Amino acid sequence: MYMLTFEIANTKKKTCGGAGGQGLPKFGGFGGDGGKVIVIAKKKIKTLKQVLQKYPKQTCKASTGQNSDKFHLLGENGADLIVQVPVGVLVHKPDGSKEDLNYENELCVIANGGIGGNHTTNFLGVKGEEKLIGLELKLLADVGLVGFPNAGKSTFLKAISKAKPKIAAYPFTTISPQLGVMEYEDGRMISVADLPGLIEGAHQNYGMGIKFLRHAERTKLLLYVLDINPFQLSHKYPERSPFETLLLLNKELDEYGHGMLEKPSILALNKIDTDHSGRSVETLTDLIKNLPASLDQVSEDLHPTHLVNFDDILTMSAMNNRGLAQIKDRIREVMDVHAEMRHSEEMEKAKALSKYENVHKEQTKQQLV
Ligand SMILES: Nc1nc2c(ncn2[C@@H]2O[C@H](COP(=O)(O)OP(=O)(O)OP(=O)(O)O)[C@@H](O)[C@H]2O)c(=O)[nH]1
Repeated sequence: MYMLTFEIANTKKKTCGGAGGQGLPKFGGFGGDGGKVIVIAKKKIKTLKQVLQKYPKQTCKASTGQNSDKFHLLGENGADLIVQVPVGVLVHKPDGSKEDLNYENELCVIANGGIGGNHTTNFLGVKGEEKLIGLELKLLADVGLVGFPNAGKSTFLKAISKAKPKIAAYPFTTISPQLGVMEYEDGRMISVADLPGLIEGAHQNYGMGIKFLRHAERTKLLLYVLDINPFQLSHKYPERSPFETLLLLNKELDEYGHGMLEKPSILALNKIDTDHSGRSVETLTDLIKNLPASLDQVSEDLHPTHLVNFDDILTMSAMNNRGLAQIKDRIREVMDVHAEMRHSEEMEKAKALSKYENVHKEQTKQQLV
């Protein structure tokens, strides 16, 4: 059985570095510096709720530096406040910048402590910085659905997940990433997130899509959902053939970066019920399979710098439940193959490292003899 973690929440905390301790004018003593507020990613913390439970007060404050006295002319520095948060947290800073904490022990300093009192401060300790930060936990789902509007992502999600997709509370927008769980006969469960709102030009901040793409960063596989019919976002945009739409989608994900194109990926060509002869699907599949040669068929401004390499291309009618079982099975297979590959790579790396360490130890021993 696989553990599923769904988490998308947002919390704001006022943080405050510790004030510096007082200096001692008579002997020129230095007060200790105030502690810093540091946010650190820890795997053992799973939810932002845990963070809130640990720090129920509105303000998280680091310790004040010690005052200088005649027995301790140098006051001790105040202890840092180390706030443990789940891996995958995005820290929103007051200046509008954001910092990702994607790995165990990755940290960022949020608020510095004030310096201890000394002759330059009239021996008064300086106040620590006060910062209001936002903590956002990036969605953790196994599969991310990407596609332009109307491609059929939510229809697919509803069709494959037994339960009605849960609407995650996403505080900044009215659009919400939707979450569903695919269940398999042997009890395996794979979570799927619909990441709506991606449009042409999203990487230049058009639409909402780019905000949701950060939730795709942590998925293990991307399922591209593509309508086999031409697509036009609005009258301001040209009508795009399905092949052009795919290239644009590829381009958006490429421009976004963060390893999106390197992720295991499957392409689901949707709405095959609208292609009665099957010819459109066949032509489109050929074009995609023959990348990069088929790029000649479209204008150069649609060429992505890096091309997506699908593990498989499948067809479906999400509305009529056609092809869904096959897609569900392939998602599982492709995910498992990649997980195994990653595992073997890690084993190889560990082996190489231990071999290097042994050689190094041997050389050191010989030098000592
Ligand atoms: N004919 C046909 N229509 C479909 C199919 N799948 C989805 N649709 C229709 O396409 C439209 C868009 O479907 P959605 O599932 O809302 O598409 P989406 O990708 O989630 O769209 P956004 O929420 O805008 O990102 C709806 O009217 C669906 O009924 C399909 O397999 N065949």
